Amino acid sequence: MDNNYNIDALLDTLEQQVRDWMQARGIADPLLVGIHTAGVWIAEHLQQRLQLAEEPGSLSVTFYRDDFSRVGLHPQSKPSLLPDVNNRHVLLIDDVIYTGRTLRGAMNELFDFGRPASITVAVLVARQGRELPIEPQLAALHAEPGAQWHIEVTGPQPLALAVVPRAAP
Ligand SMILES: O=P(O)(O)OC[C@H]1O[C@H](OP(=O)(O)OP(=O)(O)O)[C@H](O)[C@@H]1O
Ligand SMILES: O=c1cc[nH]c(=O)[nH]1
Repeated sequence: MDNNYNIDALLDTLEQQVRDWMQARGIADPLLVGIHTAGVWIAEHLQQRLQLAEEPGSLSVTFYRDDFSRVGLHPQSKPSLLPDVNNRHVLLIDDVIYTGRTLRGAMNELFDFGRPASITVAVLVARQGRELPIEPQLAALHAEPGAQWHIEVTGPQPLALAVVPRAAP
């Protein structure tokens, strides 16, 4: 991958995938839900591009992280903010999927708020390296830069994506 990926092109692709998904599924009013932090920025971009009136919800996975007992509470963790999710078709949005553990936590958190009609996962970049049986239905890009690299989305203005050396554990 390039070190500065064209995030606008990725957003264009994801927007089109969401439009196709809405049409194929007959869903006119999906509930967009972004995962803190970068997933929320991407959800906001998609809401504007799709001209959806409803603000996206946001999910914090802090309490469902499976390394919570090891890393503890992040000082900047924010609460989840969601409307009524019951019977809604939820589009769960994140920047990157790698192991799948964040999305597992996000789905746990989401079900604390109610019972959606369906959940569809959309990401900008799907890496390889899944440790759980969770796959995005929509992904603008499938790419694996290698274990020593981290795909980092920064924002919210400007939104940018870069491939940077992975920090030492
Ligand atoms: O599939 P996974 O292995 O769980 O990795 C994907 C997650 O990693 C990053 O989040 P991170 O926890 O780094 O927090 P951030 O969103 O605040 O950067 C990214 O934003 C995804 O949410
Ligand atoms: O490359 C990666 C892997 C996990 N999470 C990220 O944000 N980037």
